[in-house]
Amino acid sequence: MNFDDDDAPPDLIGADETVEVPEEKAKKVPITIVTGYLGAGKTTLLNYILTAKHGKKVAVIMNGHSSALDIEKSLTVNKDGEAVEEWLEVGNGCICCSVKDTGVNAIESLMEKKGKFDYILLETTGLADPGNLAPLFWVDDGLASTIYLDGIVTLVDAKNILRSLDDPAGKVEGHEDSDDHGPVMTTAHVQISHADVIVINKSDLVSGEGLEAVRERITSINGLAKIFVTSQSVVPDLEGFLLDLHAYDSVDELDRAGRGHSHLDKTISTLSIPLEELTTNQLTAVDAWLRSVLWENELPGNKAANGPAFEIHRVKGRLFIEDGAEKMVQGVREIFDIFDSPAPSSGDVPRKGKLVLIGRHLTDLDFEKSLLDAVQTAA
Ligand SMILES: Nc1nc2c(ncn2[C@@H]2O[C@H](COP(=O)(O)OP(=O)(O)OP(=O)(O)O)[C@@H](O)[C@H]2O)c(=O)[nH]1
Repeated sequence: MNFDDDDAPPDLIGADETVEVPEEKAKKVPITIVTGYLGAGKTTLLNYILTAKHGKKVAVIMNGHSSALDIEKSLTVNKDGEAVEEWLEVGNGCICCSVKDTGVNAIESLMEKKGKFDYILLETTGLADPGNLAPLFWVDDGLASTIYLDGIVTLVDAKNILRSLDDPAGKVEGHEDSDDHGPVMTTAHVQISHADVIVINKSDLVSGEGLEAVRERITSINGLAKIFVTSQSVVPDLEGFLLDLHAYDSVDELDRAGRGHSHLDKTISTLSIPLEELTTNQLTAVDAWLRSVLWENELPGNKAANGPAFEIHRVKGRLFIEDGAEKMVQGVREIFDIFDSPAPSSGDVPRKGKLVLIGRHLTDLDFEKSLLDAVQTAA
């Protein structure tokens, strides 16, 4: 193709040229998804963030999943400790559903008008499954051009959470394949299993013992999440607790998950598999194993026909490679990525890797043997 000088598109550059991206534009805005059952304290938490004097410009999108007739979403920006309400126009009224086409654009155009936000918090309704929403913000580079998923924060009500986890009426829709075997999976389960931070709120309404039982059950479901116990949703600090989580580009919390898994919750558990240093062939084998498990829903080497259909909600890992590289594994539902660790461990740390899975029916099948066999075969 030939272009006359005058016709050449202005953005065409030669291979040896570079384009300076203005820093302001290059900096992406983190988005945190806030979930939790009805009445757990989400609004209390968001109001606390909006009115706290933390010097950050935070935009809060309330109730991202409400009536389809509602074509504007309430968006509130904090300004010098005061909450100022704006309206966010999205195409079909539900930011969770329209995020692919208009949701992100709506946020971006508002930022153009109002100046860039430091953080965006997206509140889902009590019944939302955050696993459906997270991949939209995390993976697609086109979508995530100015926004990136910082993490998922789930609020639970200390007094009612155990009842919610055991209540068949709370069964979450859309997981029929795994429903035939074992206890039901409730919305409370999926909100906990996908969380990077769990705030156990309303601690004033339970005894110390009751609180411990809640903490144990939650940790057995999700052994990776940071847990905070609060009253009136007041967390000790915002950064690192609710904002600036970097849940999808760091794996520091891996050390929290001990080996194996707990049986305390019969529906969902966290499984931690240790891995020795890998050859590059073995790294390819881990990648192939994850593709099989996450994309095909097949556990390599598992001969059991008609066994329970497992579900993986979250994957995280740190892999040490013999050539000196250190890789990070991040996944949510069927989407995963293995990439160079942005902050490799220091030389004194033993090069022991780990893969952690959070999901359903993990205790019914031998995931550890399956993975270690795949790695062994590739040695
Ligand atoms: N006792 C007690 N009450 C609380 C606490 N936190 C919030 N509440 C109260 O619980 C009720 C529900 O809190 P919200 O913040 O509206 O809960 P939510 O999760 O936004 O609920 P929905 O908007 O219905 O989804 C309100 O009346 C709050 O004042 C707490 O730590 N202890």
